[in-house]
Amino acid sequence: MAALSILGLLAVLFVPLSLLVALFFLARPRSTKVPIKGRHVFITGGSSGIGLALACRAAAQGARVSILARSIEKLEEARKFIRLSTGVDVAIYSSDVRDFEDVSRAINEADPIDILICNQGVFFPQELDTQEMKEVSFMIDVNLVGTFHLIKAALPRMKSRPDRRPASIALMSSQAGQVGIYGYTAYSASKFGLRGLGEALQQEVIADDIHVSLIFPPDTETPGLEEENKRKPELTKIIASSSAAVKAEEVAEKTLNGIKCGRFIVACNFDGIMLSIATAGLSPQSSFIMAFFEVMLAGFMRLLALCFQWSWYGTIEQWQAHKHRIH
Ligand SMILES: NC(=O)C1=CN([C@@H]2O[C@H](COP(=O)(O)OP(=O)(O)OC[C@H]3O[C@@H](n4cnc5c(N)ncnc54)[C@H](OP(=O)(O)O)[C@@H]3O)[C@@H](O)[C@H]2O)C=CC1
Ligand SMILES: CCCCCCCCCCCCCCCC(=O)[C@@H](N)CO
Repeated sequence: MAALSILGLLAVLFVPLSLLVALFFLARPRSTKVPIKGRHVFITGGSSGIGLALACRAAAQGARVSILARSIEKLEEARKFIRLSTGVDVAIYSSDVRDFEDVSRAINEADPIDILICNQGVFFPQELDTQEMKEVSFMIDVNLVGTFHLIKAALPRMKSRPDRRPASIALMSSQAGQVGIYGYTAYSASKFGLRGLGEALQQEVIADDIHVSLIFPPDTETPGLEEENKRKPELTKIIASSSAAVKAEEVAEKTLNGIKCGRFIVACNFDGIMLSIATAGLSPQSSFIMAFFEVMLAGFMRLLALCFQWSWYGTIEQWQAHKHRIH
């Protein structure tokens, strides 16, 4: 009897266990460790919010840190803040990521980069129908084209870095870069763009032992979010609140941990993990455990995703009906 039930248990476990073993050999790129201590971490948008939290955390973990942003005043304030909270001095570079020459000058002035974190970003939520093209282009230029400029400027010296240990390029996307959200047409497009860039780039730089990470935070408490909330359409607020807001320090922690494990997709809260499984698509996956969950939960996550869309479309319908009534 006991032997039979053990046999039954083995039969039930056979499929998941053999899947785990298969994924252990299948998962690519191979899992790796990207050390931070003593290495040069270059963070754009490092003078505020998530970038500033990242700079503090990397400095506290013994990295050599540089931060880049436009405003020299904000950069100097950030440098003081980081010195006070960690005792570490960071290098600051004032430049605009939209200007390739300007960014190249800053990056070539700095030491060779081991870990490049493209975190700069701007966000102006509004319905496309009424949004000026000027704002649309601004978001695409800073968030997407700016990231191309950074990578183009940094890559040659990253590839020939004297430090032959694994290196990293991390791109700060957003959950709005995994699913399109009302009010975020331009912003979502810029953040989805980073994913295409990242997936293709990872194949190109794997031979140089450079590991790409895409970070997908939900709403995060930062000066940027505070400004954004002043003009956010009500529907954007409601739909975005489907994922719980987090603090900049939590995003910084998840980001650095993700980079250190060479993880391609980095989620920042529980909803984020679900969203990442639901949108895994053809992205690379170095963790066979995560690959296992992606395979096992794919169907269920699609169902859950459809439930979310059902609820969002319900909210939009109600909102429009309400608007018609008061007009
Ligand atoms: N806060 C949130 O809710 C979420 C944010 N994100 C993403 O995280 C990243 C950081 O956001 P957050 O910390 O909130 O933003 P903040 O507005 O607080 O900080 C933005 C940083 O980017 C810099 N920056 C902006 N434009 C440029 C530019 N053209 N060239 C160089 N630097 C620039 C800013 O400095 P300066 O103005 O001086 O140039 C500042 O240091 C962004 O990419 C954002 O899209 C993702 C999900 C949620
Ligand atoms: C199948 C499982 C689904 C799980 C839940 C999905 C929830 C999606 C919510 C998306 C929120 C987007 C926030 C964007 C924040 C941002 O980038 C702006 N604040 C600008 O900075």
